[in-house]
Order: sequence, then structure tokens, then C-alpha cells
Amino acid sequence: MTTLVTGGAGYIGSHMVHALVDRGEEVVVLDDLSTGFDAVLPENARLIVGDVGDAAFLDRIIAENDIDAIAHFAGSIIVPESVTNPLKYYSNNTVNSCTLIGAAVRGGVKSFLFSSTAAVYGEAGQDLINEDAPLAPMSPYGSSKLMTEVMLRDAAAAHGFKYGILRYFNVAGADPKGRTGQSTKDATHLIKIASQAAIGLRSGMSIFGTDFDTPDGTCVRDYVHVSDLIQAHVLALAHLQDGGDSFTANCAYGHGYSVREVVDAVKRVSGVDFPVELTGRRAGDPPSLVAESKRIRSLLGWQPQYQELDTIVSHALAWEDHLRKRNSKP
Ligand SMILES: NC(=O)c1ccc[n+]([C@@H]2O[C@H](COP(=O)([O-])OP(=O)(O)OC[C@H]3O[C@@H](n4cnc5c(N)ncnc54)[C@H](O)[C@@H]3O)[C@@H](O)[C@H]2O)c1
Ligand SMILES: O=c1ccn([C@@H]2O[C@H](COP(=O)(O)OP(=O)(O)O[C@H]3O[C@H](CO)[C@@H](O)[C@H](O)[C@H]3O)[C@@H](O)[C@H]2O)c(=O)[nH]1
Repeated sequence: MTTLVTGGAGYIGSHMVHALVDRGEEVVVLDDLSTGFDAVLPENARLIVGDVGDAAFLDRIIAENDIDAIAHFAGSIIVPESVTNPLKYYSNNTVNSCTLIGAAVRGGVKSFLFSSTAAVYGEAGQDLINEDAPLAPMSPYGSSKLMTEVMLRDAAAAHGFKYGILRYFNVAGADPKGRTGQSTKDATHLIKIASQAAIGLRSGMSIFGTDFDTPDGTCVRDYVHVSDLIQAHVLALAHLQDGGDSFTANCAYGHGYSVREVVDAVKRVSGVDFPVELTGRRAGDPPSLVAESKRIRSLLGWQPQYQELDTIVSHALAWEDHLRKRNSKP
């Protein structure tokens, strides 16, 4: 069994590569290193630097490495950028995924995991969001991912491969063994930004909006530890490879935290009371996104281990500290 991990040098994909290598499985990583880093990969992982949108290149990789499963993490991920530059998102997330699915079909790949997102749902109110909730993306990013979901379902029905679509909510934290984490420069994610403020890489941070219709006025999100998310992928691959049906499932815990609660947790865990400014809303932020997570738990037997917010925060802080030390080396 050899799995092709696209985007395997990125934040989430690199955790998948470590998990598969830890299990003694064969892995090939395809990444163009546009936002990824080869330094986070295990030494024995094979990295091919190149573009997921190159059909002939993909055909060769799949044939030469006898690929029977693909975990497709590669993509562009910044929601506000997708609003100002939508075609970049339709090109890299939708068109390139279409090319990859085509290569998978030609190469006889049997299982395909896809990184989708809670952004396919749009405005959802304060209830838990289940997989049958209306799909109404509020950004080109969400639309670009939803189109790939549709392509995967149609191609699987026509060509007979199995897919698992995982809709991630807010992925956070880092490898508990400290081997990889979110290394992206200029990241916009809340827990990373607050962690950088705590370790002194930023003078402080802003809370975007305190007038949402939520218990404390700040946005509520379902933060899922990246290692728990990856455990769901490992189970999902086994499910498909053992003959299980294709599926679409949310991936998060079903528990929301407000921005204020997250900032307080980072201050508590780090012991640093960094300055926080209250500012206006950031464009496109839905007030609340919390997953109904019954499907993934019952279908895959997923049992997350790191759902405590303080654990997620402490792993994020440890990785930020590691990056700071690495970057300060002469
Ligand atoms: N981070 C989150 O909270 C979150 C939430 C929902 C969904 N997702 C999805 O998870 C996936 C991984 O996200 P991430 O946070 O690890 O982002 P990331 O930017 O760290 O990783 C993406 C990786 O894909 C690579 N890549 C991008 N375009 C490529 C191309 N055309 N060819 C080859 N490689 C390419 C990048 O170099 C990078 O290594 C994405 O598809 C994203 O949409 C992430
Ligand atoms: O400096 C900051 C950064 C963020 N926030 C707020 O924190 C919340 C979470 O923001 P962020 O961490 O940027 O995540 P989201 O915008 O919720 O988006 C993430 O989670 C989505 C799924 O829920 C995915 O689709 C996206 O890819 C992923 O970036 C939002 O209310 C932000 O306004 C702040 O107040 N200050």
C-alpha cells in the first residue's frame, strides 16, 4: 500500500506523513513548497517537488510508485485572499483537484481522501452543524472546496473508486512529539497569532469584533487538534481500504470556544498577559461554527485524545517556541 500525500510539506499534511511513516506505511509526498517546508518531513519520507495541476507528471508518479490511495491536502487556504483573488482559488483548489482526480481514475487509485472545510456551510446560526445542513459557502474558498466535493462524488460514482471527504473546522495545535506544526509565515489563525504574542514575536493582538450574537459577543469556533484530525484520516483510509463506503463527515469535537476564551487560554497556559486590542469585525466571519460530530465518531470509531483547549494551546505554544529558536540560530 503506497499513499500519495499531496500538500504533505504543509501544516496538516506533514502530520499525516509522520502518522503514516510511524505506522510503517509507504508514503510519497507531492508538494510544490509554495507554503510548505521540507524541513518538517521525516527523513525517510520521499518528497517530490511539483505541481498537483500537472497531469502527465501525476500519471508518472502514480504509475511509478504503485499508488493505491491519495490523501489530497494541497491547496490555497486563505479565506480573505479568496475574496480578492477568486480565480487563484478556483484554479488551485478546483481545477487542480479535477486534474488529480482524473489522474487517480487513469491510474486505478482505489481510495481518495479530501480536505474539505466548514466553509462549505456559510452562515449556520448557533446550532451544531450537521453534514446535511444547507451548503452555502460565503467565500470563493468555500465554493472552490464544495465544487471538488461534487466532482469527487460524481467521479467515484462513474469510475468506482472510494472517497472520504473530511470537512475540517478550525485546525490547531501541533505534533505532541514536536516534529512538526504550523510553520506558515504571516499565518492568520487565531491560536497561532495569540501564541506568537505570548512568546513575544508580536507586541500584542486584536480581537476582531465583540458585537456578534454569541454569549460573549466574540466568534465561536470548534478547534480540533491536528493530531486528532490526522487520526481520523488514518481511520478513514483503513475504512475505505477495508471495503467501507464512501462518506462525507465533519471533523471537529462538537464544542465551541469564543475568541475571548481562546485568548484567555493562551494567556493562562503561557503565563503571559500580552496586550489585546478590541477592534471591528473581520470581513466574512460567521458568528459561530461548531460541528455535529456524531457521524465521524460512529462511522470510523474516532476517539479524539487532545480535545482540551489548554492541551491544544500548549502544543501550539511549544511549536512556536521551537520555530523561534530555530529561526534565531545563526
Ligand atoms: N488549516 C485549517 O484550519 C484548515 C481548515 C479546513 C480545511 N483545511 C484544508 O486542509 C488542507 C491543508 O491546509 P494547511 O493548513 O495544512 O495549509 P498549508 O498551506 O500549510 O498546506 C498546503 C500545502 O499544499 C502545498 N501546495 C499548495 N498548492 C499546491 C500545488 N498546486 N501543488 C503542490 N503542492 C501545493 C503547499 O506548498 C503546502 O505545503 C488545505 O486543503 C486546506 O484547505 C485547512
Ligand atoms: O488575530 C486574530 C485572528 C483571528 N481572530 C478571530 O478568531 C476566529 C477564528 O479565526 P481563524 O483562526 O482565522 O479561523 P477561521 O476564519 O474560522 O477559518 C479557519 O477555519 C475554517 C473552518 O471553520 C477553515 O475553513 C479555514 O480554512 C480556517 O482558516 C475568527 O472569529 C477571527 O475573526 C481574531 O479575533 N484575531
